[in-house]
Parts: sequence; C-alpha cells; structure tokens
Amino acid sequence: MNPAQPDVQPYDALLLLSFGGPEKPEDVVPFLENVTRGRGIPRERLEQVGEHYFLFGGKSPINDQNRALIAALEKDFAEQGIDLPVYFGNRNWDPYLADTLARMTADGVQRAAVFATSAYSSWSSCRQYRENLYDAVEAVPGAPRLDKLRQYHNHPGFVDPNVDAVLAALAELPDGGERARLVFVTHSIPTAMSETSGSLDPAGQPRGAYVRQHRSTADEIARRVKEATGRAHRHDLVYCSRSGAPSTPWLEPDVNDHLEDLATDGVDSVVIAPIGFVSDHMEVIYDLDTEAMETAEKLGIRAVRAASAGVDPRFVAMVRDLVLERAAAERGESPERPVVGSMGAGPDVCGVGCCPNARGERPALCGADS
Ligand SMILES: CC1=C(CCC(=O)O)c2cc3nc(cc4[nH]c(cc5[nH]c(cc1n2)c(C)c5CCC(=O)O)c(CCC(=O)O)c4C)C(CCC(=O)O)=C3C
Ligand SMILES: [Fe+2]
Repeated sequence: MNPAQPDVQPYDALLLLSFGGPEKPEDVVPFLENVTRGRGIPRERLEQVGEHYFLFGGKSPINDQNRALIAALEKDFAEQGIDLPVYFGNRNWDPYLADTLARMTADGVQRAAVFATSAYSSWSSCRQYRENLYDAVEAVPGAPRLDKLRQYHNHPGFVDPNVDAVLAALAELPDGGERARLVFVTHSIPTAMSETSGSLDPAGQPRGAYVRQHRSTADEIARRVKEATGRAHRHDLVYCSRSGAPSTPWLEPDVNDHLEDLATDGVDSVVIAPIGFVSDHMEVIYDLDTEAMETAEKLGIRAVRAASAGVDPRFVAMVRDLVLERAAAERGESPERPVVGSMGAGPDVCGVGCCPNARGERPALCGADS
C-alpha cells in the first residue's frame, strides 16, 4: 500500500443511510404510508404533512441533498487517494436500503462502513436505522457485513459548521445580532422515546441521551459564539415537527410556542439554529423557514435561520475521518476520537438495550446485543 494513502481496511465501501423523501406529487402519499406504517399517526396529521410536501411541488429536498453529499464525498475520497465506492440507501423511499444492499452484494462488497444522516441517539434517529439494516441484510443473501459509524453530534466536523452558521446568522440581523436570543431546534420525539434513548447507565437506568446530547451540542455552540463575539447570548433548546396522537406527550416547548414566550419577555431578535438536522430537510424548510418564520413575523420578532451542515467541507471531511477512525479501530489500533463539548465519544457498537423500541424488541445490527 502507498503510505500516503489513508488505510480504509477492512472496508471496501461506504453506505450512506438516510430517511428518504418523495420526488414528485404522486410519491407523497405512498411515502407517508411507508413512514407511518404501524406507527399510529392520526390521519389528520398525515394530511397536514402531505400539504407541506405539496407546497413544495410534492418533492422533498432530502434526496438531492444526500446525492450532493455523496458527490462531495466521492470528490474528497478521490483527492485523498481513498478508493472506496459510496452507496446510497434509504429507509422510506427509493433507493431503498434492501435494493442498494443487493447491488453492493452483486458488486462484490464484503464489508461496508455505514454513515447515517442523523447525528443523535434515540430509537427514531439511531436504533430504527439499525433495525432497517438488520431487515435488509436478512432480505439479501450474501449481504456484506455492515458497521454503523458512531454518533457525531459532538464531532468538531459537525459542530464547527454550526458555530459559523450561527455567527453568520447573527451578522445578518440589523444590529449584528447584539441582543439576539439563540434558539436551537431539533425534531420532537415522544417523551417516552427520549427518556429511554442511549444505553443503560451502570445502575441499569436509561440515560435520556437524546436531550443530553442536544444540550451538550447547543451549549458548546453558544460557548463558541461567545468566544467569537465577546457576547453571551442566552440560548434555549426547543422542538419542531411534533406528531403522534395529541394524548401522547412529546418533547416541548414547540418552537412556535417558544417564540410567543420570548415575545412576551420582550425579545425582538432571534437566530433559529436547526442543530437536530444535518441538511435542510422538509422540517427545516417548512416547519422552520415557513411556519416558525411566520410566527416570528406576526410577533414582531426579527428571525434569521442558521444554515445546516449540508455539504460544508468540514462535515464532508468528518465523514471521511469517521470511516478512517473506525477502520483503524477494527484493525485493533487505538485511533484518536475527536469530540467537543461536555460529552465523550459515543461507542462504535451501541450498548445492550440501547434506544429500545416502545412497541417491543426487534432485532437490530451494529449493537452489542446483535
Ligand atoms: C428524531 C427524528 C428525526 C431526525 C433523525 C433522522 O433524520 O432520522 C426525523 C427525521 C425525519 N423525519 C422525516 C419525515 C417524517 N417523519 C415523520 C414522523 C416521525 N418522525 C419522528 C422522529 C424523527 N424524524 C417520529 C418519532 C415520528 C412519528 C412516527 C414514528 O413514531 O416513527 C413523518 C410522518 C408524518 C408525521 O408524523 O409528521 C414524516 C413525513 C424526514 C424526511 C424529511 C424530508 O422529506 O425532507 C426526516 C429526515
Ligand atoms: Fe420524522
């Protein structure tokens, strides 16, 4: 091997694993059926969410964003002398994970690293993807071995672009954002799912990792913003895109309710930072850019939405670094594991009982219990 070439052994491919989204109006209803099968989402909520997609021509931005990330990764790998094909598979839409796995198998892939476009721990944002991997491997004879890369909410390659995005958003406010409140937003999930997210602690208690990880990332971004501006901005963690039955508690406050409270407290400018999302998904362009912006305008609050990581070169390099880190670990080496903020690096292999499914045990890959 050329010593200048980073060592990706034992991997011969990278799989980008994502949520999927509709590409055209006829896709919207079948896509929503895929997402919500067996999840007990009220019909009314589904019709509303369908309207969000129709407002944007029946097309989600997510697949194009993932294709752009893959193109950026292919370019980065080529520049770094890394010979690793990148595959794309989704949970809920074409290209479906099982089809991609069949293609990888036909191409002779033996062992692939898996990068999921979701940075935090919970059933919805981590274990459900691991269940999807299990199901796909079961469905494809001779499927490659798959290793899901660690959670990256506190990786500098994710946090740094978010810090710069908040600084850029502050600069867009008329007074340079001097008095602005920082509103960090993520996807709401049921409180029960939140409480059981992460591995069990030594006392056998669930760790509530979803909220703790978001707080750690939000606090770190706010700290870095203070370092850069010399100003301490108050900041909050709030939620968007609540679903489910009204009687089921989900994480609160909702971003719109929070803006109302801020207006009551006399806050007149905010930066909305979508730290729960790695690119401008439908939740960002509808729930934040459309709905929350309308709320802010109605309340007389000046609001600027900070950019998500998208294809920032540092985020692209993070994916490469995570592959190299994991490859080294699988070869028995002890790679550095860069993190920022108050939490350590997440495990390569999810712990026993990590992020359980409230509807009962389902087999999942990439865990100590797999
Ligand atoms: C934590 C989390 C993430 C972040 C982590 C990750 O990225 O995975 C995420 C991402 C996404 N969620 C998405 C879309 C939807 N999520 C839904 C429903 C739900 N999401 C949930 C949670 C999350 N979701 C939950 C607990 C439900 C209830 C149903 C259930 O218990 O499983 C529904 C059904 C309608 C509704 O109920 O709102 C839709 C259409 C899209 C695509 C966007 C696009 O098209 O750009 C993306 C990236
Ligand atoms: Fe969702």
